[in-house]
Amino acid sequence: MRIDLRNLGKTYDGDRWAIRGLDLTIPSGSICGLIGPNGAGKSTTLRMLATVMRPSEGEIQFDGRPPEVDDAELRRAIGFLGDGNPLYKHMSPAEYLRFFGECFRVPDKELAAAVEDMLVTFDLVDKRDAPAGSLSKGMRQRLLIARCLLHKPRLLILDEPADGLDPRGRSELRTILLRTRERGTTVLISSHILRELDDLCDQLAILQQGKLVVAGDVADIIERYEVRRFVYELRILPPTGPEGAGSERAREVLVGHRALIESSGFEDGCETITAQIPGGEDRMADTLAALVAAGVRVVTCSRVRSRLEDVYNRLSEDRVN
Ligand SMILES: Nc1ncnc2c1ncn2[C@@H]1O[C@H](COP(=O)(O)OP(=O)(O)OP(=O)(O)O)[C@@H](O)[C@H]1O
Repeated sequence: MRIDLRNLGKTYDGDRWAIRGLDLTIPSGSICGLIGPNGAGKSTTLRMLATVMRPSEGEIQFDGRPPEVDDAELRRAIGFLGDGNPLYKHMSPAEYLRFFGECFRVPDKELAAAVEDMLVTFDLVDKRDAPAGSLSKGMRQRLLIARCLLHKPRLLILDEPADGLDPRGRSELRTILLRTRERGTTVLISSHILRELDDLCDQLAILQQGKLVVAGDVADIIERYEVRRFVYELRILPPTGPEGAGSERAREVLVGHRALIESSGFEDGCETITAQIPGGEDRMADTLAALVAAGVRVVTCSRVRSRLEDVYNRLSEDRVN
């Protein structure tokens, strides 16, 4: 499902805007990450996308058409995990999933298999008949996400889904979301933990204080900001004798060339140094020549690509500056 947001805005009190002037297109079948600090307007945007809250201004189009009033057909095509989803404490996972399957009109003959599939996928088979109130926080979260996927939505909206999940649960969620995209479902996911979205999203929208800061294809965004950031990792062999140049000498040469050393370590018999080189590739070529001339035994010198986190930090710095 393709989503178009045009000049979308929401004010809760008619005075302050939780989000305003949001223009965004999310291509069908992509995973779009919504990133922003607390209060940026992520949950508000997702609630409007899930059609559980009306925009104060602007419009949302789903596959090119705005929702109708109480659009049950559209809602059945959406799976939504909002913030604050109560479970029914006395209902077991199997009962809970069956109940929501019926609400979403999953055909009777498919429902039992769909429930079973979700219990297996979200590792809840052992707890299938236990009251939800007795589940751990992570299990409850898995059950809530399972509920959103049970009816095979065409649009999946997850507000901070990794909350409460342990590292294994987070990694499994990632795999499930990638599989969901393969089925052609559009996925929207919010988080303020950037590492969770790195390597998962193909689209990104960064919100700050109710405004869109940057949006688009993740690779393009990283590429755009990468141009201004040159970080290299050097692998250096130990010196051949006591007079030889080792990592200490390498550091001196790097600092002499105004490099900013970010980290260093030891790997596979080599010292590693990661450094930011001001001025880009020309400067790195000169610095490398100087290292070799100083007798430093450089084995490899490779550029370290930015991660989403670097881009986000860079954007925040720009705004503060
Ligand atoms: N139900 C509400 N009533 C009044 N104001 C609200 C309501 N929900 C959110 N807001 C306000 O709207 C703004 C955006 O909040 P929102 O929850 O959308 O941000 P968020 O990016 O999801 O934040 P978080 O990461 O903390 O969940 C905030 O100033 C918040 O106080």
